[in-house]
Amino acid sequence: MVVLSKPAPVEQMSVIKTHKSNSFFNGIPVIDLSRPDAKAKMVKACMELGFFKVVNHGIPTGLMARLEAEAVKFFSLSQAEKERDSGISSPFGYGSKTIGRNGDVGWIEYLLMQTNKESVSEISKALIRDNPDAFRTAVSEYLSAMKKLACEILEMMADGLNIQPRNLFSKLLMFEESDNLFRLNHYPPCPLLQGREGKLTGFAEHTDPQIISILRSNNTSGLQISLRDGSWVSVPSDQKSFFINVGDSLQVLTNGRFRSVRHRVLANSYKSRVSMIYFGGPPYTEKLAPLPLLMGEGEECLYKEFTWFEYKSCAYKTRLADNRLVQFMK
Ligand SMILES: C=C1C[C@]23C[C@@]1(O)CC[C@H]2[C@@]12CC[C@H](O)[C@@](C)(C(=O)O1)[C@H]2[C@@H]3C(=O)O
Ligand SMILES: O=C(O)CCC(=O)C(=O)O
Ligand SMILES: [Fe+2]
Repeated sequence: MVVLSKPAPVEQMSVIKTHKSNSFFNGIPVIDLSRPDAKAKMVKACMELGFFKVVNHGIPTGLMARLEAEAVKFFSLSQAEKERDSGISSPFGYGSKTIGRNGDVGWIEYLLMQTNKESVSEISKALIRDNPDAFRTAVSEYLSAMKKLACEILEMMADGLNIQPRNLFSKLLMFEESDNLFRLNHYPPCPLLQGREGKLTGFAEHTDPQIISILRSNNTSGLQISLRDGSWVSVPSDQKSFFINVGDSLQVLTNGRFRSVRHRVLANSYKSRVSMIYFGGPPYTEKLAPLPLLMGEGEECLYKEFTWFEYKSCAYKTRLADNRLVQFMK
C-alpha cells in the first residue's frame, strides 16, 4: 500500500507512548456462523475474553474491498483538503492525532460518523468532493450489512444464554433513534520507528462503551487485546473476517457475565492499517441495567440502572484508558 500521508514532526511523537511489540496470539476464538455449535462457542468467548473472530459470515469481500478503497482514496487527500471546514460538528467528521476531547493522542487519522442515511449523505457531500456518491453508497451498503450481522450475532448470543425473546439485545440497535456509529481509521506507517525497538500508540487502550462493535481491517496487524491477567496480545489480521468486541453496555446487561474487552492499536513502522468499525448502541433514552431474567436466585446486581444518554455523557468526559463502568457500579 502507498504511504498515505506525511509523518508528523518528531516533536509530536514524544507525546505518544511506545510499546514493546508482542508476538501473535493464536488463542482468539474463531466462530463459524454456519455451525450448530456457534452459539455456545460465542457465549464462552464473550465470558472469557469479550472478543472473537467470525468466519462464514456471508458478507461479500467485494463490499469490504470497495469501502476500503473509498477510505484509502479519502485518506490520500491533502491534509488541507481533509481538514477543511466541513460544517460537521464534533465529535463527528475528520480527526487526526487526537481522539475525543480529553487529551488522548495517537498515530491515527479517522472519520467518525452516525449511521443514519442523512448523516452518511451529509458527511459524504461535505468531505468528498470527487464522487461523493461512490463513497456514500459504499458506506451505506456496508452499514446495512453490519447492522444485519450485529443483530444476527446478538440473537445468537441470546440463544446461547437461553434467554427470550431472542431479539432482546438486537432490538436495541434496530430503533430509528439507535445510537449506532461508524468509524474509519487510518494508521499511517511510521518510518521514523523503522529498525527501532518499540511501537507507537495508534489508538490508546480502552473498552468500547456500546453493546457490540464489529471490526474489519486490511491485512496490517496492530490490534491488541488485553487478556484476563492484564497481559497484551497481538491479534493476527484477517481481512476476510470480522472481529467482535463486547462493549460496556453488554457487560452491564449480562451483569458482568460477558466482559467488555480492553483493546488498543499499535502503529506499524512499514505498512498502513485501515480499519472500519461499526458500533451498535441503543437509543439515548434506553434504560440499561442487568437483565432480571438472566439473574440467578440471590445473585448480586452489579450495576445501577442508567440511560445510554447518562452513560455516554459520562464516557465522553473520560480519557480512553479510564474504566467508565466504575461510576455505575452498585
Ligand atoms: C476519549 C474518548 C474518545 C471516545 C469518547 C471518549 O471520551 C471515551 C470513549 C471513546 C470511544 C471509544 C470507542 C469508539 O471509538 C468511540 C467513537 C466511542 O463511542 O467511545 C470513541 C469516542 C470518540 O472517539 O469520540
Ligand atoms: O482501528 C482499530 O483496529 C480499532 C479501533 C478501535 O478500537 C475503535 O475505533 O474503537
Ligand atoms: Fe475500540
